[in-house]
Amino acid sequence: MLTDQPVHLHARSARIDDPGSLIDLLPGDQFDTAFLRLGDGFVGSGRVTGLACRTPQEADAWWSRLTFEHTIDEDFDGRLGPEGSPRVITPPGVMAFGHFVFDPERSHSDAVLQVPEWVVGRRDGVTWVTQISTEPITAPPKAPTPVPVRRHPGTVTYADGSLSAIEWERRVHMAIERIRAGELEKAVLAREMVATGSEGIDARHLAANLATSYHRCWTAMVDRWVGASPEMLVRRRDGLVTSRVLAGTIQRTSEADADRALATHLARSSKDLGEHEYAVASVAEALEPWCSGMNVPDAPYVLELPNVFHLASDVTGVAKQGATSLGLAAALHPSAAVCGTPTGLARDLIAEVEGLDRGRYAAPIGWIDSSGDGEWAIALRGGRIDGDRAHLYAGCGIVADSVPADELAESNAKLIPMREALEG
Ligand SMILES: C=C(O[C@@H]1C=C(C(=O)O)C=C[C@H]1O)C(=O)O
Repeated sequence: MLTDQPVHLHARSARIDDPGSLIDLLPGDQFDTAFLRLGDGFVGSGRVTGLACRTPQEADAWWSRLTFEHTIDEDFDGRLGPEGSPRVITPPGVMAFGHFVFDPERSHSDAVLQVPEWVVGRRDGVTWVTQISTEPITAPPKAPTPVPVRRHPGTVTYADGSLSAIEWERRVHMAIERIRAGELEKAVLAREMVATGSEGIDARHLAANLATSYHRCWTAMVDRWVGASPEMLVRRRDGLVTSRVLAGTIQRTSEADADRALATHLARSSKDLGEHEYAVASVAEALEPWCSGMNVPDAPYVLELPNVFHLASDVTGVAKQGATSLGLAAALHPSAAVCGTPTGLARDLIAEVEGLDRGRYAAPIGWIDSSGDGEWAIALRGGRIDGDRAHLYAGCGIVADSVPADELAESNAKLIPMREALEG
């Protein structure tokens, strides 16, 4: 574990004019961070301090020490309410952005939690900049200057990642047999595809396209990962905990009538409803010790995305004392939506059969503030940018009556957002 020395953090925020695209404020280096949905959210840049670690538990302990044992001087320059509105918006002040690892015991990847030098945030029509520093901040911060130079990747070509499509189907078949033999109930198997851009790959180009086309998803960028996740592992805001659970998927067509029929089919499919139930139960069980007054919906709704329909359930509860958003993410990861049921057996089967080091794919990605509030999405529908390459990932929940060819088609549908973002 590589830990920066403990520091005293100062944060100061000021309201700024809306700069339009928040992504255009990012300079285009490895510390670019973003977490955006429906035009609101944050972008951040630079690194004041940080932690290279393995697990969200370690990161939560480090963040709690940093924010509770060391005094934090958060001067918000007043509360930033919208013009003429009684509503009040208080910027989070000191924040960290992080991205973890799917299977820290087996992966070669590290997790990261880092505090940026500045954050620009937007919520409900109010935009602000927060400067974060180890030194006292004597003047109100100014808006960063936009850098609207997003490079297009040029011609994009694709190649199989760790396994060919045919070999992956064979692995799915192996998983189905193990499930049918009664070893476990569900396992999520993922595959990798490698995209190469003739002109290199600029994560800002991808993030800007994803934030536009998949605006109902959480466009997240941390330490060269970028994606548009439809799944919120956990959000804690003012003590309220929310988790959006997805499992059960059907690819959309370009035809409204056919789509309506597919949505109805999905909502009644016993295979998908069964798969969904496992995922909701795993989230409800993991949240239980940390929450009071939990609400677990009886039946899912159909979430419409441009490429697929998902069965979705929003589980809510009230956080117990001391349950930070990162602590909750640690308790919830890996959920059955990205791992399987039972968790331990599914994780072992994935390691044995999938033929892939998932790294940070399918792990929590998001942010936390000094109060412990934050949002941790699951890093799906995204990829790791490495020079002129992007390693893209997509996975599917496998149950006893899954069909390998259908799962391959589903994984291709889940790769569409990144392929369109690269090519667009
Ligand atoms: C694993 C992925 O997606 C997950 C699996 C789903 C499914 O199997 O139906 C649906 C949403 C996600 O929970 C992915 O997109 O890579």
